[in-house]
Order: sequence, then structure tokens, then C-alpha cells
Amino acid sequence: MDGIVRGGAALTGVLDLRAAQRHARDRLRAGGVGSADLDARLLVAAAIEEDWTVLVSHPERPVSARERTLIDALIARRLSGEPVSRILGEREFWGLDFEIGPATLDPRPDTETLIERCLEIAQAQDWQAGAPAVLDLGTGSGCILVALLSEWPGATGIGLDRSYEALRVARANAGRHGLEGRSAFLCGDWDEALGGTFDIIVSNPPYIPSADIRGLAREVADHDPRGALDGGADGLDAYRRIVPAAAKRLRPGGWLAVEVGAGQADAVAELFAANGLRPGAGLDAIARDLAQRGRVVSMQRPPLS
Ligand SMILES: C[S@@+](CC[C@H](N)C(=O)[O-])C[C@H]1O[C@@H](n2cnc3c(N)ncnc32)[C@H](O)[C@@H]1O
Repeated sequence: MDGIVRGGAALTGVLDLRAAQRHARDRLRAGGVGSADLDARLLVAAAIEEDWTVLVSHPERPVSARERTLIDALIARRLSGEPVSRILGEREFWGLDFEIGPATLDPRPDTETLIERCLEIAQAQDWQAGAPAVLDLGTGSGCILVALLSEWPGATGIGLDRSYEALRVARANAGRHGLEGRSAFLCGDWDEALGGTFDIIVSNPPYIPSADIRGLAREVADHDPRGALDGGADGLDAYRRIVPAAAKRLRPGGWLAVEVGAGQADAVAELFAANGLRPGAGLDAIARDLAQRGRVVSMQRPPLS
């Protein structure tokens, strides 16, 4: 199998961008891809190495034979279940562009609930005036740390992961957003190799119960690294390590904020409370996403009185 002609015929003859985009869209639709319009635009633009706006501004631009071959190859990858973000090696998160790779989770829009909660905490703590020290456990592409440091101009942060390759990507993303002077990246098994204390510790750890991984959409199961997904038998293994470790690394008054999976918020909130953390600043311990699911748990180490 050449892997090129699936879900319709390959591109042939002289084409302009308008025709190439239509052809790509029709093949993706025929292959059952729900986001065929958007994906066709992004994949054609990637193949011709131009911004997608050229498809609107210059639809009559001819497509070379080499570009046609590339478009076909990218469509074939999409039809085989690879997400567009993986094909492009890029994902937008919090309005910022991130490199992603085989060792990193593809950042999810759901994780923006964690950023929103951190901004609420910062406002309540009046950190804008100071310089919070941030720790991101399981930083992956670095998306959470980079988003927070871009919001907090005085802040510094450490991104930690056990994957060297993920850390290479995270460091590149920090550099891309001009944050190399305010960020550092460390390899380790959660906090084991770490010193120091922090104003806020954040994490989006692996939380999918092991037995559920096989049932995930193939875009996820086949392309996100297993080490970024697998949370053990009940999905809570990482929280059992992270919460007690983080509680000891918070300055008095410091915050821990973590993303949680479906139905996990109450159990994780109990774990926080059992480790001496308390809700604060008038914020509910559980922050909900747009679908009203408990998505983030945040509490603070009680301030010194
Ligand atoms: C769900 S991904 C989150 C990545 C990124 N923070 C995001 O939100 O897109 C979890 C991350 O935790 C890392 N990880 C898993 N187990 C770890 C451990 N024991 N110590 C450090 N990092 C770990 C994985 O390599 C992965 O990058």
C-alpha cells in the first residue's frame, strides 16, 4: 500500500489552490473526518509552506507537482487517524503557538480552565505586584508554564517532566515566547530531584484509568504518549504522589492547582484536604469547565497567622 490514495483519488493535473483545497476537503469528508473544511485548509497551507490566509487571498495560485504530492501525503496521514496538530507539529493553546512532538501530550483546550483558575488566584493574591515562583509538574510541551509566565511578567518558573524529549520541546517553546530568562526545565520523577519552595504549583498529570486507555479515540490512544495518559488503576496514582509532595513545597499561603479527569474532582479535593491544604481567597476548591464538569482542584497552604 502506498499510503497516499485513501478516501478518494490522489491529486492529478494542473491545479490552483482553490481546487486543491476542495479536493482535500472532499477526500477528508469521504473518509469520515468531521472537521474536513478546517483540516483541508490547514493541511494544504502546510504543504505549500504558506499561511492559510493565502488560500483566501490567492486562490488562483498554481500548485506544483511536488506540492500536490505533499498534499496527498498529508491527507493520507489525516485519514489514518493522525490529528492535524500532530501532522503540523504545532498546537495553539491560550492564544500562543506551541511546538509539539511524539513525546508530548497534545495540549487540550480543557486545560485552559487551569490557566483561568490560576489567574483568579493571582488576582486574589495580588501577585501582579510581586513575582510568583511557579512549578509545573509534568510540563510536557510546557504549555501551562509558558501560558502563566506570559500572563505574569514578573514570574519565574520551573517545568519538570520525566521525559527528556518532552523537556527539549518545552524549552524550545519557552524560547519561542521569549521566556528563556524566566524559565528552567528539569528532568525528574515528580518532585524527587527538586529543592526550594513555590508560590504556586500546577499540574496536569496523567489521569486516565489504565483500563480506559484502549477505549479512547484513536487520535488520542495512538498518538498521545502513554506516559502522559496512564493514571493507574483508578486514574489517581499521580495525584497520590504529587499532592503530598507539593503540599510540602508550597510557601505558607501558596497554592496547588491541578487538572482532573471526569468524576475525579471530589476524590482529589479530599486528598488536598488530607494533606493540610484549604480552600482560600473566596474561590471554590473545584473549578468547572464550560460543560460544568469539575475540571480543576485548587487549594492553598494556610498562610502564617
Ligand atoms: C497529561 S501530560 C500533561 C502535559 C502538559 N502539562 C499539558 O497539560 O499539555 C502529563 C505529563 O506528565 C509527565 N509525567 C508522567 N509521569 C511523570 C513522573 N513520574 N514524573 C514527572 N513527570 C511525569 C508526562 O511525561 C507528561 O508530559
